[in-house]
Amino acid sequence: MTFWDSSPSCSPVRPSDIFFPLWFINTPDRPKCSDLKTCHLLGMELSEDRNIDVPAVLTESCFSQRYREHLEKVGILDGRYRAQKLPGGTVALPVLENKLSVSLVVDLMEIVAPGSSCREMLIRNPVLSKRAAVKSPAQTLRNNVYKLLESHGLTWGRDLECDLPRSWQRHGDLVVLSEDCFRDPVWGQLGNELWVSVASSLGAGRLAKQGRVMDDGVRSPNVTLLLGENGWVEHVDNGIRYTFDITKCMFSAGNITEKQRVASLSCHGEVVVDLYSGIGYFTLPYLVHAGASFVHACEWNPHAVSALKKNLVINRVSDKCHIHEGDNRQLTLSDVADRVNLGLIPTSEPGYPVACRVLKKDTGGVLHIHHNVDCYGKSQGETDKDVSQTWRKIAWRNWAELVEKEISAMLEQVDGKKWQTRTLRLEKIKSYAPHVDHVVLDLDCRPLPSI
Ligand SMILES: C[S@@+](CC[C@H](N)C(=O)[O-])C[C@H]1O[C@@H](n2cnc3c(N)ncnc32)[C@H](O)[C@@H]1O
Repeated sequence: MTFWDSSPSCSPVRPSDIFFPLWFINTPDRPKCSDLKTCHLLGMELSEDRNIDVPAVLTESCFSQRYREHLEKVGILDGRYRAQKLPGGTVALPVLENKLSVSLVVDLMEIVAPGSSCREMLIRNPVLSKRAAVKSPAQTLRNNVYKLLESHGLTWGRDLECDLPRSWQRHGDLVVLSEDCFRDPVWGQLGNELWVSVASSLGAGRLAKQGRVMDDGVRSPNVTLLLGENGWVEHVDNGIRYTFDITKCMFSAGNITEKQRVASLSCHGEVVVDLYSGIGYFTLPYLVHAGASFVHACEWNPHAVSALKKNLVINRVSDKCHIHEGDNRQLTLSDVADRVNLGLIPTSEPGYPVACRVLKKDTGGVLHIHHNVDCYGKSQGETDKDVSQTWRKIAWRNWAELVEKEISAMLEQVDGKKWQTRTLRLEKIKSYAPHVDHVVLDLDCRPLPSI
């Protein structure tokens, strides 16, 4: 058995001699991405133009495939780097640091590939394997931003690392970055180049950044356009096209189950009043899928109104909808609706009087009331998790009972007759905070026959 060495004068060695000084090969064609120095901040690779050395085993090329398979099987082949062919018909296979042992080398030479020779060495600046060279968008973004920063003579640091975006939403070619990124004033020094680089790293043409949805009555999204001419985007959801300006109108992806439920209702021949229509999140499913014969859509945000108009046209239902632009509390309609949608959170309460007014006096109808229920409260010994199981449903129920009474009193006031209100369904849409649930109550409201 011999250990192989590239030097012709090298003499055979015994396994115990395996710890001879490591030698290096320097890879001449440095990879273009030059991001070989792994700097494990947030688990991603960082570009650095510094030399790195990776341990490897060297053997004759005719044995390299068997070596590779065995190293892979025992889990020490370093898949981040390519094997290196050396002049003289040898191949260096990169291995994970501190994993090579004498017994493994003996196995390689005696069992895996008898007759082979084996030597431990270091590869300087190895070439990334194809798999490792394929980067996630987050890694690409990080590397590109790092290079840009360097080209401006600015210094990379942990603060900037932590200020990179961790999440984003894609709306076609427009990417909206989360609120918690690019807050450091240093980024300002990169000007528009930063946004061009971020957009191209994420494969986007336009870029925007999320702020907090504002409690300004129109639920302004507070999205700022960073790159691009405008914020108009399009979504297709359950066969319905929604277009809107993301910087002017909110888009609530969390309501998707409720939109689907509305779409599955059978509303043939019904007139619906959507008191908080926005861009048509519920108005459109009522018309396109549920078969409503007409929808009165109320909306006071002019940007949402212009999006709603477009959405009615592109979904070919504009002849079945009238938009009441302005404050729905001033609505002059009455006695028209079989169904009223009250989709405002944290509460649709300001819409109760108008909802009672628009319900058909003779037959009544159904109200779909959205509300954020505060479920706080727990018994001794209960954990936060238990709260969801017990108190949540009690809190929803308590709220629904109050609404039943409130609405029946309002209906009586509007109509002068007695009404019966009954909960048909009470479901959670999503949680807003640990103790706050967005729920929808379907309330059946019927006038009682006068005695
Ligand atoms: C939360 S969005 C609802 C959109 C849709 N219903 C949903 O849940 O996705 C509420 C919409 O109601 C509108 N709005 C709020 N108060 C209003 C009022 N008094 N009159 C008319 N529109 C109102 C806002 O401009 C906003 O577009």
